Amino acid sequence: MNWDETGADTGELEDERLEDRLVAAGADGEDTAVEAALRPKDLHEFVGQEKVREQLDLVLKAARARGATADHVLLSGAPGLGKTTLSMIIAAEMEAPIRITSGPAIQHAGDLAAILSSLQEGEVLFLDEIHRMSRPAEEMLYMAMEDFRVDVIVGKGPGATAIPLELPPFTLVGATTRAGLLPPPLRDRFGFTGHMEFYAPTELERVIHRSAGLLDVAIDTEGAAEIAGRSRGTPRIANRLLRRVRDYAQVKAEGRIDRDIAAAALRVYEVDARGLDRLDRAVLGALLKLFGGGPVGLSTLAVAVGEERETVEEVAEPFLVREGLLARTPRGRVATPAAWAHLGLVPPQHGAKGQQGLFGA
Ligand SMILES: Nc1ncnc2c1ncn2[C@@H]1O[C@H](COP(=O)(O)OP(=O)(O)OP(=O)(O)O)[C@@H](O)[C@H]1O
Repeated sequence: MNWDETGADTGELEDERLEDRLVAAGADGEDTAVEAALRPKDLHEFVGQEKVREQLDLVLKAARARGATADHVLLSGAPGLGKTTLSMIIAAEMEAPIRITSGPAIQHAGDLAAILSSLQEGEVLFLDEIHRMSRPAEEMLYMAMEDFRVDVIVGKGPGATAIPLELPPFTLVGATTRAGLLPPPLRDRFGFTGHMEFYAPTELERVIHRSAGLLDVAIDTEGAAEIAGRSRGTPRIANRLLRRVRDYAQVKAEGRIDRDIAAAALRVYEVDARGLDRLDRAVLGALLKLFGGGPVGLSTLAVAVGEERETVEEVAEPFLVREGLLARTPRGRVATPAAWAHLGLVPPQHGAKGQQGLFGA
């Protein structure tokens, strides 16, 4: 993680490492443009996340019935699962305008005061990556959320004065990939917290069919299933893979996507049947072929694949762990039986276990 002088996590390193990966869950430039067109516009169009959808529907309907501004909403979950989309839906359902900003963009309390003081009554303020806001801004937000008021500090040192500023009622929608990193006083000020889960393959198939319709791409059920299975439970990745498969289909198959075309296209882009890409497979391959499945230290594994330690730890490993292919143990990284099966390799016999512990951290 990268920290700047204000103590806020800039995330630059992570973004840099992720940007050229087709299976990265973060948005890239191309996504930003296309995503706007593919975003569901209301709760009915929003696929999956049944619990969050049902609960949020109640929160919004009740607020509308009371003629009140909706309670503050916290959405937590991995990148690309639909937090921004849901915040826009909240604004649309409340027939309110939306302002979008992010934690890293708010480095000074003054930045936040400027945004808050220009909100209209009932407006939705979407604050992405809320866990990356600076501490002074965070403290200002406590009062704004609770009392719709902020104290703007004018001057410095003993002569500094706090000027109270009344705010119109607004709805804060905070998004975070790590709800656990939020200080409890901030977490407690949200009236509703929704945790977004990874999507089931059948849900991603629905996302793909919907997007294919909007992009005017012909795709059959099996083609959609093939892409869904490689999308790592994430709609953003599903939409991105669909676009790459569409390119392939246009060049090779008159634009029609079926299972064979989807599989062939994703072979070209090196995304395998389980959604692993070149980096994931290099890490797993080294762990199995060079170190007999481990345990092996992270640094040794990183050198073996020619990557930075952080790249292996933060970019490749989370998905491998989630898929049950790799385990992080106190003695080092260990491959699971599923990893051997996935790469079509046979685990060494028991005798080879004498190697364990040979490989340093
Ligand atoms: N439930 C869903 N149904 C249909 N499409 C979805 C759904 N969730 C997300 N998408 C699509 O996935 C893409 C990414 O969604 P979104 O930008 O809302 O994710 P996010 O969680 O805010 O990601 P980040 O945290 O990286 O900003 C968008 O194109 C959106 O249309």
